[in-house]
Amino acid sequence: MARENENQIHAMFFPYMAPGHMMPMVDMARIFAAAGAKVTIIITPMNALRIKNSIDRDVKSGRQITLEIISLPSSEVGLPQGCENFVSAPTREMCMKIFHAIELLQPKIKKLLSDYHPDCIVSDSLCPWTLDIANELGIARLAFNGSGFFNLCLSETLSRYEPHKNITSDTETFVVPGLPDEVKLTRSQLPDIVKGRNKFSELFGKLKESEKKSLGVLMNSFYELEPAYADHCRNVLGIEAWHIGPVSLINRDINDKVERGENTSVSKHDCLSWLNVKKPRSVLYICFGSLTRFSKKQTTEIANALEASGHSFIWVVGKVFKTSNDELKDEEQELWLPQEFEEKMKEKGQGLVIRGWAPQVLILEHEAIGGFLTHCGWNSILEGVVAGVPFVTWPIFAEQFYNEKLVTQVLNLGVSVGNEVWKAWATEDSPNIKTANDILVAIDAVMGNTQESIDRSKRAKKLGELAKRSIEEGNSSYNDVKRLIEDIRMHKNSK
Ligand SMILES: O=c1ccn([C@@H]2O[C@H](COP(=O)(O)OP(=O)(O)O[C@H]3O[C@H](CO)[C@@H](O)[C@H](O)[C@H]3O)[C@@H](O)[C@H]2O)c(=O)[nH]1
Repeated sequence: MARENENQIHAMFFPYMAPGHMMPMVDMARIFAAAGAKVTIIITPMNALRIKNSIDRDVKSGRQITLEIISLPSSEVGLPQGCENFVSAPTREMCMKIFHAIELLQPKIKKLLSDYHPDCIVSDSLCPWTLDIANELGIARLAFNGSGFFNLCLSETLSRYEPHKNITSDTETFVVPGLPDEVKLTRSQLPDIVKGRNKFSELFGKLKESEKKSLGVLMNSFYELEPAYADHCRNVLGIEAWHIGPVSLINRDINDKVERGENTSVSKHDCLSWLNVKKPRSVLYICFGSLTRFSKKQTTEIANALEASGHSFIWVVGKVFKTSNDELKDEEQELWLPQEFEEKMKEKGQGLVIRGWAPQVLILEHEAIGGFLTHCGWNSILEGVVAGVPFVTWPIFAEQFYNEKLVTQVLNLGVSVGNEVWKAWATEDSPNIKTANDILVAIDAVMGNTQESIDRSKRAKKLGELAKRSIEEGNSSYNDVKRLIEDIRMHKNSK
């Protein structure tokens, strides 16, 4: 596709192959195209199928987006054909292979960048090597950081000052120095990659470094959500960043019309019909993102808590993982729930169970939703914020404990289930299984009718309104998209 004029920017995007990274980056690509840029998305065949419908709609509406399809070197790393996304990898070993296969794409990415010579490459922070390639070819690199400013500030500060290194016990609380708020963490809540306990710790240093050396960082956030951290990031940490989110809100018209993810057991229509007969703010939505796996034991505790709470709920049940004592067949991983739980909840009209992929954004936006029990993945937090719902927080891995602190300690929008221990997913139970009672207490605090919970819901609603305003003409995210495109153009013209 030819450029319309010399002033037009050509941006290439290389999304990471996990839904929580790929979907927002594709949404960002659309935002570039809507702002007049020519966009090329580098993607593998199976992942292309996931986004094709929505991209076709973009193209029909006149946006210049093309897909550049490259194969993943599956056989080189021992992956079955078609396993190109972390969400379709049933085991940790398989995930490691996908990670390795993505690393092996470097020569292909270099060739593409060299052939197209775009004005910029937008790549995930998890691929710091794209900066080296971009530098070699004289192309600007923008890092896509899948999380928010709060996480960016926290992880950068931990990387610079390592306050956790002076702590003797994993459960001792320490304050992260120099942040706008007093943010308290324990070492047990930090990712292994930060604690320096696994082979990825080197990657943590590299990706932090490459974010700083890139032209800047693209944030799926809006200024009013975390203003002190957006300012801290730019003014104190010296990281150039643009807040151009919430990206799912900006692209809502298209996203609502297409299936964004995997197969599902309940259609959009049936979800909404089920919600339509519920009272406002009466239903708890439970979803742990695209990657979390619980054991049968933990799943049972959640089921017991939900039943005992008496609140209506929609629960997106993920695959359970096999512990060494389980005799679960692979296909049963998808289906497992305590016996008769689903039927009982259905009969009582109390609960709707979704297996597979839920239309999360649509569900959250329904007026019947009164709370969101979440693993605190950034996209989920943002989608909950846009919908104006308060949270029950249950972080598991990645930067989710940081996001929990933002929600509970800074924004005062949530109540924690009380998980204290970071644990890589799909390995084994957290050392401290959350009991039905732990879960129930947090659910009641959010869904109950106390003054505190009513005030929390009001704060959530207000923030949701600010989110929606931020993308309107003349407001924060709208302006930052303009500034971003202008900055890339200036960079291009300065060469
Ligand atoms: O049934 C489902 C399940 C998920 N989603 C969507 O999938 C995304 C999930 O993203 P997120 O909430 O961020 O969770 P993860 O998939 O776990 O995301 C990974 O990537 C995020 C971005 O870097 C990190 O914040 C998380 O910690 C990390 O686990 C969201 O847009 C959801 O709306 C659905 O639409 N339906």
